[in-house]
Amino acid sequence: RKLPPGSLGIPIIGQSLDLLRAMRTNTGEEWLQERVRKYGPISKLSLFGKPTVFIHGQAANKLVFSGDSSKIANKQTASIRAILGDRNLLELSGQDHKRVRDSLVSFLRPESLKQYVGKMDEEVRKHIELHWRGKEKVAALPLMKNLTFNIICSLLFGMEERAEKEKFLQNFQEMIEGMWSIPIKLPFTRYSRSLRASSRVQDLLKELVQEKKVKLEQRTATPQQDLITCLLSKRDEENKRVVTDKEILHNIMLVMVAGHDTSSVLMTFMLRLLSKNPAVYKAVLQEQEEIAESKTSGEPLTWEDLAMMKYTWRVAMETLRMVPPVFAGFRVALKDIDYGEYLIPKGWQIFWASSMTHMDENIFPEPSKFDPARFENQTSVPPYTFVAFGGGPRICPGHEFARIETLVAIHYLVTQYSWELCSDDHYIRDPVPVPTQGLLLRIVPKKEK
Ligand code: HEM
Repeated sequence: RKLPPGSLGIPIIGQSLDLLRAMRTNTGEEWLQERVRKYGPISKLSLFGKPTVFIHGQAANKLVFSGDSSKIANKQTASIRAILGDRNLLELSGQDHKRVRDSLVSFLRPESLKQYVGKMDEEVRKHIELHWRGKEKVAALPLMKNLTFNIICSLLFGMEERAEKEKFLQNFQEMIEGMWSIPIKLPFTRYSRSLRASSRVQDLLKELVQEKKVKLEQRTATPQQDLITCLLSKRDEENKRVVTDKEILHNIMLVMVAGHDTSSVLMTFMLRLLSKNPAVYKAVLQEQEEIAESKTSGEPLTWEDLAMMKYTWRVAMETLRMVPPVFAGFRVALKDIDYGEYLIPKGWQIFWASSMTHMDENIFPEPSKFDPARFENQTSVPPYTFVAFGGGPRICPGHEFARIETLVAIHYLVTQYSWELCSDDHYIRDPVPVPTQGLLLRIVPKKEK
């Protein structure tokens, strides 16, 4: 059996800088397409310090997301592991993964989240009042990041005080900057700065977890109050804690990263795509105005209202298809894997990229056209081709949380404001998509009811 075609490049660096450069000029997709043209459906390269095999297409996605777990495991790059900690879900497999994931999902499943719609509603209104009211121009991305960060801090971490959240946000932003970086520990590398920020974030979170423990003991907090109290309260038949302190710490770090950088990008790009597609905007506005008209002034949205926002969610799915916040990800081969006529050697990274099926014209005809109708009939989308939330046993557990916060935010933004783009229309990937000037919008408030 032979190794896939392609070169591993120079040691440690490999093709990492080329890929990062392509992403920062928003040509990451073309860079990957070029590889496919040159080497075909499978090729080898070296990314972030490790030999890697790049595979793509529906069958490749199926292997990555639902392949035999004795052969393929989830393992992030060395930099992500060092920054988020080695007990976060992305690093766990088998029973350990199931145990921690089940505990997390017990809080994030729709039946539990239903009761938090009112709280999300309150956060979104507070945000608009503070950051949109009275403004003529706003930069959408930083604002949406601020909003999703605050939602996570309040709903998942039970943090109420603004000053406390600000302290987190600063350190946290610095921490995520080095997640896709080459793991070289020199004082001024992005990687080292991120590691230092990660240790400050961990110290702050340890304090928070400790406070929750005391409150649970004193019964001034309840197990279902937030994600942290929920994880601290999980017990097995022998009354032993199900999730360890270290696992709680590493997983709330993961939730912070996985939950805030992704949904904020979705909301921002929805605003961008709505302003460029007037017919879609009109249909979203109509759906949202009908819901707004059914409410008395100040009455919060409910779970039932969200169920009526079907068209708006299709727009969100189409946005995720065209601009997936998670560009790509990694797995590791635990054994030698035969892939067609080639070998994926044990220990090598496997690299997947969402655009490869999202922009495949055989799956999504006219892939560059923004067309929410593609998602009218979910069964017409072949399995493992729309992978914005991943797939299989590791499919994003925050999917429902993201749906609720996005729909609530879009509801208030379209019913209370109209907007037009006032920065150019470009964006880069870093590694999530970042529009020029954070997507500067000129906004006009609509008349209140
Ligand atoms: C639009 C928003 C979101 C997108 C596009 C998104 C995307 C993804 C993707 C693609 C994966 C799978 C990665 C892989 O298999 O390698 C994933 C996993 C994950 N996501 Fe999300 N996500 C979003 C929102 C959220 C939110 C709001 C949370 C938490 C509240 C969250 C928590 C997680 C966690 C914990 C995992 C790891 C699951 C596991 O390995 O079992 N995500 N997400």
